[in-house]
Amino acid sequence: MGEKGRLNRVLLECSLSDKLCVVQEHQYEVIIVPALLVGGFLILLAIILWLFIRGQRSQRQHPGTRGTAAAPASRDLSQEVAGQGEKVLLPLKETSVESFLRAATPPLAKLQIPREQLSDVMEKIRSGSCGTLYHAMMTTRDNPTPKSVVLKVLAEPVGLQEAQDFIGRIQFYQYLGKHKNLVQLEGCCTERLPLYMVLEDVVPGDLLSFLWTCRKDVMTMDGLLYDLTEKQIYHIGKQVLLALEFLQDKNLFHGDVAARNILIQSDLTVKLCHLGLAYEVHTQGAISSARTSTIPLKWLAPERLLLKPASIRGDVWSFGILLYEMVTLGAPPYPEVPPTSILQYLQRGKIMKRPSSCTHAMYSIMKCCWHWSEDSRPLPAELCLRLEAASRSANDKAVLQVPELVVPELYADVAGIRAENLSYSYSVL
Ligand SMILES: Nc1ncnc2c1ncn2[C@@H]1O[C@H](COP(=O)(O)OP(=O)(O)OP(=O)(O)O)[C@@H](O)[C@H]1O
Repeated sequence: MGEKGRLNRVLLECSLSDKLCVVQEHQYEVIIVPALLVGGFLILLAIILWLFIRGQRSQRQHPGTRGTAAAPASRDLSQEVAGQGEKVLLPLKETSVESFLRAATPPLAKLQIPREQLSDVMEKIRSGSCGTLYHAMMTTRDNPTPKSVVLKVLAEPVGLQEAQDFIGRIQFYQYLGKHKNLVQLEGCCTERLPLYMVLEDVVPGDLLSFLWTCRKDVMTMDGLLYDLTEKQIYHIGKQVLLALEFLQDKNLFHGDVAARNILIQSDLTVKLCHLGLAYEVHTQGAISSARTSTIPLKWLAPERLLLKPASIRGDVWSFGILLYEMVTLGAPPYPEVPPTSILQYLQRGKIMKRPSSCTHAMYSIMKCCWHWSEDSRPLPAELCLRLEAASRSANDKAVLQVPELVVPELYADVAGIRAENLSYSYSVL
């Protein structure tokens, strides 16, 4: 024992041989330090526990605040929007449209188009299912020459749900990415109302109007020759199938393949539009019954008429109807069957007869699309090969001709479509 130890014992009033005094002598190291350490540890544990419980409680009070994107997003859209490498988290807890837009706009920063780059004059195309479509002109910093674009404008007053849905659709375009046979999103204006989706303008417009115009004794318009040969039908059909294959690769389908929902350019490039149903499939896993009831029955596969789950094979059925539309230059399908009787007609095992303008090769492709059993129908990729094979021996000279002009209102009636849902880029005169 050193001098310091001896001094301690004197201070503690114990003899040098007292063993118990060791405890008293080393109480600082043996009792106080460990007690302080244990106490500190317990306090830290209590703080962590308190923070954890507080976090749990606030999550219970705001369920879904970690959710993402658009209103009906039943899937983790945040992850899927991040398909392009960025994780986009949009809070759903916002209670006003303004605060929702404040939170939703930054993740869409790259898509924002300054409103002053868009012309004030807009020409209405028609009302769509989620906003009104207009033609407008747009200038960009790189290109001051105005170019035509299509604006989808969400009409005011706008509810929170509608705003979330509109933004969700923009994100859906972002998620899909580019494909030359899908209508392209150019950008958006979402920092305040009114909300705009800016789409590329596909000129002259929808395929159905093009087909109807081909019936007329025309002519070239806007650089487009309004004539159609069998070979060109295969060329258009293949592009539609490429778009469907692209959707299929993302576990999606279109849901309403028809000439009215296909846009055609003067070089015969076609682009699928009306992607709202695919958006529903993406966010909800299926097309809602409310939307299904708006789709014209004559284009639907039997399983969809029976309200069974839809799939890409349903698109293949509709693709067969699209071939019929093309080869008849836009005749309504099943002209002799009222739209509401179509299911009974198909249940009797009937399909459309071969139109006089249709070759046997093309009719056999249509028939393979119209197998009652989904599994017996080819997938888009297989169908594409069949079209390519048929195209090799297809006629590239004979122009399809149908002498009767179309009266859109009569067409709408026979086809089972609301006349206002038809494009107005066609006139009988
Ligand atoms: N980019 C475009 N260029 C030219 N015309 C277009 C374009 N987009 C749409 N249209 C025209 O407007 C019509 C309606 O478009 P679309 O079906 O995409 O809108 P919607 O009814 O709002 O559908 P969705 O359910 O997909 O949102 C099309 O059938 C077409 O005639």
